[in-house]
Amino acid sequence: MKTSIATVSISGEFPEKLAAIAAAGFDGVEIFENDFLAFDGSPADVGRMVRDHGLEITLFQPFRDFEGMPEPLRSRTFDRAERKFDIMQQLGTDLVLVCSNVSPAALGGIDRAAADFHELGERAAKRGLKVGYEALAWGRHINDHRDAWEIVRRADHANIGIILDSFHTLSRKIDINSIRSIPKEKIFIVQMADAPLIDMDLLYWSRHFRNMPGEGDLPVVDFTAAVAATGYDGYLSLEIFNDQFRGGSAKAIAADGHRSLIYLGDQVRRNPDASTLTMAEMPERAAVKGIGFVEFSADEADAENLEKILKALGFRRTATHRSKKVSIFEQGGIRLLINTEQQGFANASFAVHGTSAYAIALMVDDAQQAFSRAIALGADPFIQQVADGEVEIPAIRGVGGGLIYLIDANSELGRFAEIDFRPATDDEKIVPTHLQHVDHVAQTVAYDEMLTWLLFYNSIFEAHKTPMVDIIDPAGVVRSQVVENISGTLRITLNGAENRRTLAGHFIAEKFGSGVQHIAFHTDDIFATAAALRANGFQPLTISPNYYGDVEARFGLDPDLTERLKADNILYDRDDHGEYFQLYSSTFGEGFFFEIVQRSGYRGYGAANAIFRIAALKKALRPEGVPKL
Ligand SMILES: O=C(O)c1ccc(O)c(O)c1
Ligand SMILES: [Mg+2]
Repeated sequence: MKTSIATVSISGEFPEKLAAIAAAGFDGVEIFENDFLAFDGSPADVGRMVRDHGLEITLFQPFRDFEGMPEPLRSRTFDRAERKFDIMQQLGTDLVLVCSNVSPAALGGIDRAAADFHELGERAAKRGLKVGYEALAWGRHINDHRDAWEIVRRADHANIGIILDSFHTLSRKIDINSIRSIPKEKIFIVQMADAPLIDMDLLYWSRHFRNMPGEGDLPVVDFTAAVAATGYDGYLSLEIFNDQFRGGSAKAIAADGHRSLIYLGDQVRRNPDASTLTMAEMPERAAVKGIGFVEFSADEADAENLEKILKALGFRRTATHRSKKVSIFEQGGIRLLINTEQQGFANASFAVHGTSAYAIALMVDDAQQAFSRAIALGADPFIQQVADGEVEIPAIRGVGGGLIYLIDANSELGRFAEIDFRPATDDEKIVPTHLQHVDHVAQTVAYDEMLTWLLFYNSIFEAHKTPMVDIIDPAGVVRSQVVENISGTLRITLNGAENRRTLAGHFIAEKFGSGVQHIAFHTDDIFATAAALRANGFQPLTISPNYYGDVEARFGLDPDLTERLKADNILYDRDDHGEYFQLYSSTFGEGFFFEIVQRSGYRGYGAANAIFRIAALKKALRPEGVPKL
């Protein structure tokens, strides 16, 4: 398998696109005619630029409205084809993509189209070129790859083949098993695109909403497995028309694209039915067993405030680092670290983002394997000097440039706290609050980064994404999507902010980028937790009293329960699987907060309550950034 991407898929001027495509690690590039026309270099210049980047031109496209034309249009299309052939020879590519005719002038008929292709094949052969035919989902007569294949078969010419495009096949729900019987040498190239399921006109959907394989909802793995079952082992070439990508960062979109293909190939490679795909092996997606720790970077003053909040939340200092200014706070199975080092990455992160949860550690079965998978998928490794005898924890860069540490129980990584730290205790009365584990970590990102991070997590870790939900903030909409595993030991909520007046938008604007905005802890008894919090002097976020009348009516709650919820500022939700109770802290700094949940079978994240707690959090957000305790 080799990787390619069409220039139309990413933003920028032609040279910028090429540089990003090459940097992301692609083997080839499809030259989209408009990108070439808008560029002022000659075709030979373009070919040279591509090859100077170490790339191959996989094809030139599209050539439109060719087959089935009546005279005199027919002669004109052949003349047009000869002109394209001239350009291809100067570019240095031997394949052109002909997409099915959409012209009202086109005549139908499989044999007529086959005859046209036979003649085009003769002309292409004279120049050593090849022609691939692709069925557009909205083609006038041909809109199904099975019909395109029948035309190619009847054209019966070595220089004429079919081009498959996952979007056109999957958007029309065409049986993908029909691909398996196509001889592999007649598949000239395979274009890949995914898309979110949206009920809309096919052409509009295709031209504006395609996304990278794995970012959408189409069965692209099954499609690719059917292709691989033919023995095809050539290029998988991304062709992504997406409004957001056109305006995004060329470098980031190209990197996502490359990751998506490697992830796709790896999934297909593991399918015994499709074992022909050759690519580098990598470990399987890592199963996450839980959140090992969350680490904050802070300066001394903020650290003092944060420690007060943690203690009010029932956490105790249990250890301090042997060589660094780092403390561990613990409760139940939860570990929180506060790092006030004046040098190193934590300090650099503090300098940019202020006090923040800049690192999370994920517990996996084998940290080195998870790390090597992440690297194979293009993640950036993070390496920091450690003192002699201290544990070097493998890490990669995550959201907002923060860190994801990988730890396991089978190596010394699982004992980093005993090896690198000394036991410590504070002489204070702290009432335990029954918090047991991290339920979820919420990361706020710019809306146009959502797909990047969904793909990042899902490709490296054993996880799936939930459908996107809209969170209504008084100042706008925030889109929320969750990366989680089946057992619930990995739950990361990604909130995409579009404007800076929302709580999420304010957070990333003021923190200079994406990051962890809240951490939710789980308790088995929210009322016992609320009572213990009260004893510790913790002040929960005050929820509007109007909320409680509504929630009582909506769920038919016992008025006694409603009273208890109200007294403790607890929010309530329920789904078919169980109940959910939520209690919030006030905000810290530019909108960071803690959440406490009791999840009894419930599978969601309290989206229906978000509007109420966001309103309350915004009220509590104080400009001077002093925590309210
Ligand atoms: O939207 C289009 O016109 C178009 C053109 C060429 C393709 O390969 C394709 O999949 C779509
Ligand atoms: Mg296509």
